[in-house]
Amino acid sequence: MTAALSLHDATVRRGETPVLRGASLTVQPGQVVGVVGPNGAGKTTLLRAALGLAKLDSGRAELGGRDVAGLDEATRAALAGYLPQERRVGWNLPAWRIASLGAALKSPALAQAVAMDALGRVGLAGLAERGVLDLSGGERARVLLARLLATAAPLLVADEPAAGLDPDAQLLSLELFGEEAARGAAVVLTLHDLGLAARACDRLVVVGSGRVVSEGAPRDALTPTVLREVFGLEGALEETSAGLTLAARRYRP
Ligand SMILES: Nc1ncnc2c1ncn2[C@@H]1O[C@H](COP(=O)(O)OP(=O)(O)OP(=O)(O)O)[C@@H](O)[C@H]1O
Repeated sequence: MTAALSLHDATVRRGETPVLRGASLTVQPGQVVGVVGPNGAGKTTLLRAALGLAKLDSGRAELGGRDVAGLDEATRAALAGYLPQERRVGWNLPAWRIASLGAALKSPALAQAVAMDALGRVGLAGLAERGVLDLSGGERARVLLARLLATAAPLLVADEPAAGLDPDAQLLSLELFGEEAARGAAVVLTLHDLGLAARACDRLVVVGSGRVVSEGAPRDALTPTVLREVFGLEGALEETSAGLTLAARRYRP
């Protein structure tokens, strides 16, 4: 099977400083992969490198088996939907219009129908006509999530999709990514809630100081040692009636 995303031994520098150091990541269709790590670890840089949005100093990035360096923007957009970390929207357009931008290559009528469906999935059908700048922060985040869903791209990449969402909406958003994976999409998410990440992702990739330091099924990737050494936490993932949950406190040697 051709990987939806693959990054091979990628290094990215900011000035002289490498902020991504020899990172590799492969994501297959149907998988939900969580990228986790402390602030400044390099998660966003890794996603942007994989999408061809951050220049590689060395290594290679492929989308759908094709080197991103040789792809134009329209082809990259067809291969991957991207929800950036910044929830910036310039114009106070109705929510449905912003969501329909995800389906901009479709006819206007179809794009509107796709947008309305996506807004319904994120629980915002009732606010479809409201200007996005007149929504709460969490509501606006849902609109942008709807825009991502509207792409129906073979790869969905979301940088902190749960940020600013209430607990129910956080769980809903992860359920929706599960549905997207079930239709065959490859999904890559960054998440700071490690319990949520462990519950919602098939695989976790732990990034620390620009390197992939561990990778695998949630319990294999987030061991007590990784929690301590990468996140400065003392504790473990524990199985509960709600699924895996993080029981941890700050580590003080
Ligand atoms: N434009 C920039 N110029 C210089 N350094 C940058 C720039 N953008 C990011 N960095 C640095 O690159 C490193 C990785 O940043 P990145 O945004 O990838 O981290 P992250 O893991 O996504 O963090 P967070 O969880 O805080 O969003 C950080 O040390 C950051 O300060």
